[in-house]
Amino acid sequence: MSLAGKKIGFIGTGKMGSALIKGISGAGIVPCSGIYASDVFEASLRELRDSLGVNVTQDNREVVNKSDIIVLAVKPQILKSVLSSIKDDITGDKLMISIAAGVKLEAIENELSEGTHVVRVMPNIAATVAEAASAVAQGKYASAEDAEDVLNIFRSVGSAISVPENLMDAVTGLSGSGPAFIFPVIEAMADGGVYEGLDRNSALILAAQTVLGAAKMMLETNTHPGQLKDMVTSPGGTTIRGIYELEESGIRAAFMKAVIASSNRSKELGK
Ligand SMILES: NC(=O)C1=CN([C@@H]2O[C@H](COP(=O)(O)OP(=O)(O)OC[C@H]3O[C@@H](n4cnc5c(N)ncnc54)[C@H](O)[C@@H]3O)[C@@H](O)[C@H]2O)C=CC1
Ligand SMILES: O=C(O)[C@@H]1CCC=N1
Repeated sequence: MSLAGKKIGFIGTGKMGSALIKGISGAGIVPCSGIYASDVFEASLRELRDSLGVNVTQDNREVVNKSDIIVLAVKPQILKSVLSSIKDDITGDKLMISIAAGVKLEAIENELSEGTHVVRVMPNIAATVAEAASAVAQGKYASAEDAEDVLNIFRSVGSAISVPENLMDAVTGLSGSGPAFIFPVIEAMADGGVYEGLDRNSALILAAQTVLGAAKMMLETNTHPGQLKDMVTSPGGTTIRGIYELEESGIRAAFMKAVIASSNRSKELGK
């Protein structure tokens, strides 16, 4: 694989940077000794160094200098200032990967020297457990090998597809933000179980495993979700009563509106 021997750096080790480092080191596509990470916040660096043995520093430029592939995992609002501070260290064929919501490839390329290889990715927090859903869009100077490397990195922590950049806001609203739409579903289903007498821990385990099982069935059987729903729904049975309540509460419109609102916020961040 073309990633062999390559060093991967992370600028920003907050929630997403740390999730990716944990996922990637767990997948073993690069050894922890080949992972470099920087942040202004020392505690997250210390945690990564002590738990995984990755190389850590508070100097972003050191990460750029030591790495072949650099993942930018800082907030969209500060990406520009971080880019201008590392610009001169991005030499040769170093590959920059941005996971910042909304920020366009062109905006990143314009901050860096002409010809810099940039790829934009929208992963999600489930990278921590190697179940992320990621989408990848290639910048104008990035090569086919770069795109392949990026897909391999993100496939090591879940599934990854290529999309044209104009669909990145849609991806951000759906799978980037999506885990946060599902956690309240799990919590609320467990609340229903608690209401009916289950203890909290059992209710949460049953709810989470139910979501996991439904998602796995969908992916592994490649069957339309409506058909899978019908398999659970006996005529005059228990499930259809629950479905009726969800439909009456407007569940479908609620989820569609959540994805659309998050996508719109991603578009705003890109302006
Ligand atoms: N949290 C999520 O589920 C997802 C986040 N993203 C994107 O990932 C990026 C990071 O988001 P989070 O991890 O959620 O945010 P976060 O706030 O948890 O992490 C950002 C990290 O950047 C560090 N930082 C701030 N200024 C810095 C600087 N000058 N140099 C180096 N590090 C600096 C902060 O100390 C913090 O640890 C954002 O651009 C976001 O849009 C993308 C997909 C999912
Ligand atoms: O909420 C956010 O802005 C980030 C981007 C996708 C998920 N979290």
